[in-house]
Amino acid sequence: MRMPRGLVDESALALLEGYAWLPGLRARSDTGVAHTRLLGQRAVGLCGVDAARFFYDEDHVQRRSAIPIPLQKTLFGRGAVHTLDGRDHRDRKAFFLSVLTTGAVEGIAESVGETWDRRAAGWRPDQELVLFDEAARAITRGVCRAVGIPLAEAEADDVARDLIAMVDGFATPGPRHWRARRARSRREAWMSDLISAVRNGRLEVTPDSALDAAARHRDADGRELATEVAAVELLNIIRPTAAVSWFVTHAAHALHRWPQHRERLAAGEEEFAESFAHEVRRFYPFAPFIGGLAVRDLTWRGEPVPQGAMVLLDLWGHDHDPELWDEPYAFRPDRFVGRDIGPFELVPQGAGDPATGHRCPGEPTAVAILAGLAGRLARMDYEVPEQDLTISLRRIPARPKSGFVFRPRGRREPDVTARTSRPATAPAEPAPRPRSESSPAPR
Ligand code: HEM
Repeated sequence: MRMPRGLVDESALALLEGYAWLPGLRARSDTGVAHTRLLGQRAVGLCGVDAARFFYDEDHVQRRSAIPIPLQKTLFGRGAVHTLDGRDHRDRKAFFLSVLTTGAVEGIAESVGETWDRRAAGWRPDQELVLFDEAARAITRGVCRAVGIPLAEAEADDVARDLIAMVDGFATPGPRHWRARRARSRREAWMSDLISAVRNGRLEVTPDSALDAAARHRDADGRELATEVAAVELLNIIRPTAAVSWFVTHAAHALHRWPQHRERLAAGEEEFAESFAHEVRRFYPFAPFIGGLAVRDLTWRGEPVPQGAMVLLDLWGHDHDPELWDEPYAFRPDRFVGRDIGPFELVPQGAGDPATGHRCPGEPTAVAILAGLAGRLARMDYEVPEQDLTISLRRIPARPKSGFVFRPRGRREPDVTARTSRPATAPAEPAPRPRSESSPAPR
């Protein structure tokens, strides 16, 4: 006999169905609110602008004890900002915002762009390269340089691999998960050594760099952060920056699928490049949902949300909600041109105010890197050989299966000429749709 939904633990189904799981569950309820069980706990899934406001109210939902251990041991690290509330959270968050100023963000994006150009100049014509890997290598080198982390060239590819592994393994119980844990152990140890070296004067550090700030930051009570926690937070700057490789790969997929956007990107129209970056972040899947715990017995639109229940905010569903987006499954960067984006409108990296809530403090960094590298891709002359560009919505985080293989054509030059090129191979795969093989399409 099939148990009614809401009583059955759906953890295995969530892993299996991926991005379509929560939108599908919501679509099958009359109210658009999902009642289920996850990791043995009662869970309520919400979506939409008002739901995001409800979720980000600290009087409703808190994060302490909400982040499952497997996620802490892969993606975030123990004691990370993601797991804090109230004064502790705001204080720790201030560290991120103080090191990710507008100038610092520009510095990171420039450093990544320069690294990309240097590496691209060395690519041989007709060499086959995997864009996802190349993006990770350039971003890792560029961000480490910009935030003051010394990185020997001989180590750089290993570091890039580890940063990617930590993100790649957060939503699976299989070998990718264990690879992520090992990568985190290695890189936390490395970051701890750096923090200790700065603190005891063995390493001279660029003043006010993120490394310097992490070593010096004091908590709300004026105490120096424990070395391991400072290490976790320093890693929480470079690890998610490397994750922008997913967006860059999606950008290449979009340019291949809809080459009509190349010209404006290649021409260096700044507003268009930023809009393109927003549309990539909206259209392609990354974080499916975020969660916290209900602080007390609550009601959401008449539906009970009991104290201690997990509250899930459906990010992927929100970014494809037809109530919010005209033709949500059309890739249209123009939808963001000349438009201010409200704090609860576009939510691939969370919603609300990054200073007071848990919204990602790295959004401007992600957008700047993505816009810069997407422009470079649009100006680059390359072929796209036959490959499997399918994006499975069962795999979290999703990406084109091949990682986007490309073959540079002709002589590599620094990124100064605005050239328009078109992919030689017509896109063969369908646009990613919110359907994971057998899963129902979300609303
Ligand atoms: C691929 C690009 C990125 C994606 C998809 C992404 C996504 C997210 C999401 C969904 C959250 C959770 C928001 C919440 O719980 O309310 C988050 C939080 C966070 N992100 Fe990002 N992010 C990205 C890039 C970055 C970058 C570049 C940085 C730093 C330079 C960064 C640092 C953080 C930190 C520190 C938090 C925790 C914030 C808090 O708990 O207050 N992220 N990110």
